[in-house]
Amino acid sequence: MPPAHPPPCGVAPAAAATCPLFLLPRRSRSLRLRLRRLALPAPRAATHAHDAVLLRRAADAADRSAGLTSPHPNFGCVIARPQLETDNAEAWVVGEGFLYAQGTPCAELLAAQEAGEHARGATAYLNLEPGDCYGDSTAVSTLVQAGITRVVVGLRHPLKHLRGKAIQSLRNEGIQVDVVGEDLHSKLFKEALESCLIVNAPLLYRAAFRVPFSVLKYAMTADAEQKYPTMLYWKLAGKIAASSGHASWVSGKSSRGRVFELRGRSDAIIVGGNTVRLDDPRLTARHVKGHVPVRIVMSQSLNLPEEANLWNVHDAYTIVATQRGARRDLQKKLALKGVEVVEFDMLNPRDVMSYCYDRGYLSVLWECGGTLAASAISASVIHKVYAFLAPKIIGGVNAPTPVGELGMNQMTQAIDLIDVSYEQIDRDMLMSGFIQPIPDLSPVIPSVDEIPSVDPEVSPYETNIISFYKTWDTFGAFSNFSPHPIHMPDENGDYFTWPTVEHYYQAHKFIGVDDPQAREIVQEIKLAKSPEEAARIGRTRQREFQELVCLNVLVTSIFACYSRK
Ligand SMILES: Nc1c(N[C@@H]2O[C@H](COP(=O)(O)O)[C@@H](O)[C@H]2O)[nH]c(=O)[nH]c1=O
Repeated sequence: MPPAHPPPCGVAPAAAATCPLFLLPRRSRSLRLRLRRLALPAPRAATHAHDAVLLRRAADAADRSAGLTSPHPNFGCVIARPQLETDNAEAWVVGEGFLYAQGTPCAELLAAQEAGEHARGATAYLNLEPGDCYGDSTAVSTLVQAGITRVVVGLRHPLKHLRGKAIQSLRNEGIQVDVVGEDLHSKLFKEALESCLIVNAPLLYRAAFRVPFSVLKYAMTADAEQKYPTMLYWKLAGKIAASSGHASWVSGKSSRGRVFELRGRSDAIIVGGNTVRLDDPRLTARHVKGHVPVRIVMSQSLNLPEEANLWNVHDAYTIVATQRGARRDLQKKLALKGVEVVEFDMLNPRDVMSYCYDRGYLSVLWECGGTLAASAISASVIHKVYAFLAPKIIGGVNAPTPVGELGMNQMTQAIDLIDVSYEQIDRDMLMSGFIQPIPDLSPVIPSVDEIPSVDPEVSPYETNIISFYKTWDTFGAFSNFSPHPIHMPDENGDYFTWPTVEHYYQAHKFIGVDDPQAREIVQEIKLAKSPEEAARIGRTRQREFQELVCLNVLVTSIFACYSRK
């Protein structure tokens, strides 16, 4: 496919003189010389301003999978080469790409494929250092083979077992690598760097704090209350529901649409038991083809209804986190519905977040009531707040507010949000800000011999359990989702190359079943764009066509997983 971008620079304008000079009369010779000089100006070099524009574009490209697939490290790659005809850096782009999902082609490969021959001698702009790992060096080798001569990197990879490796490999191949903040110091990069930080904020928080990036979201009215009865001093004390607990709806349709987007960007959504009892929520992202986050209920007492929307795991997977030993009868009923019940010795936000960290979660959205919100803030596991303010008054002394008791009795103790932004959404106002700034991991620059092959903080000898939910995490090479195709024989002995182990596993729930519907599902799974989509298709079809599922696959798969761990 011809690239959708202009031809490379160095192609002198056709106007350039073609007739040999010595054949021309003297007067026109000097004019021709001047014309030729005009026609062949010195090749343009990218300035910091150009680099900043193109790096920002790479960060924007990195964000394009948001909501379509589960949160993963976001990589964007823009390949550009200065054009003589224009100073507009956007017009220099000859190829770009972004990582769609775990186990799919990397951004660098997609950008180089689009650029084709125009990548030779060009510059590649990366929001994040390539995540090549476990012997897979696709990103680096692609840039080398494409003939890229310079790479501009927004951020070093924040995961210790990957940090610095790709940059070093590129430099070992003689490619100039300029890292913002190390080799590029101009203020012109401020905005581009912020874009690189924002698009991978979840990965940075996870790497720095070893918990998922947690966002607290609430919608509240514009109620106010007198600080003291005798004084005229009122303060905003928004309500998230009426005194009766009724809450549909505080914010408008467009604001709730924004919440669906936020859910689509999250690995999990967390509510407390009270929210389940009062709202019976579904907590789905509401878009058909997009990512379906897990729903987590935190309930110490397990005082939960036997029937609830959240127990319908056809919508989405549900986990109930509870205190060890709570209501074993209800635990069994929930497990029979397909709900995963996880017991904690002492149920608290930090331990639940550590559990989510182990499951590889990058982003979690807290849509809980005030009591749990206060507990999560006090445990310092909330990093950002999205507050939707609706122009409504509901009143009610006992009507619930967004955040419960934080133990602060002086206004000077209030938590000041940082990097606050305001946005009007129809009649509502969305205010969002960080409770903790995005961690700056840049000082940790490992030297070549310090680059460990595995994250030193997770020694396999400290524990006999290692988790590999996510391909990019320390032991991700074991994940079914890792981008390692497998070449396997089918029941007739014919071989087929499955894109990932997950594709193979999900399809084998239906292979061997003599039914056209089963064969159609197998085909659908074979063509899935990513292991995550193969998993989504397999699980959905398994629920829809339970009679077609061959149980022995499920049994052997459980055995295989445990034996492998
Ligand atoms: N009432 C209210 C919210 N309520 C939150 O949304 C949950 C309901 O989600 P779902 O069942 O998926 O529609 C509910 O349990 C509570 O966490 N959210 C908002 O953005 N705006 C609103 O006005």
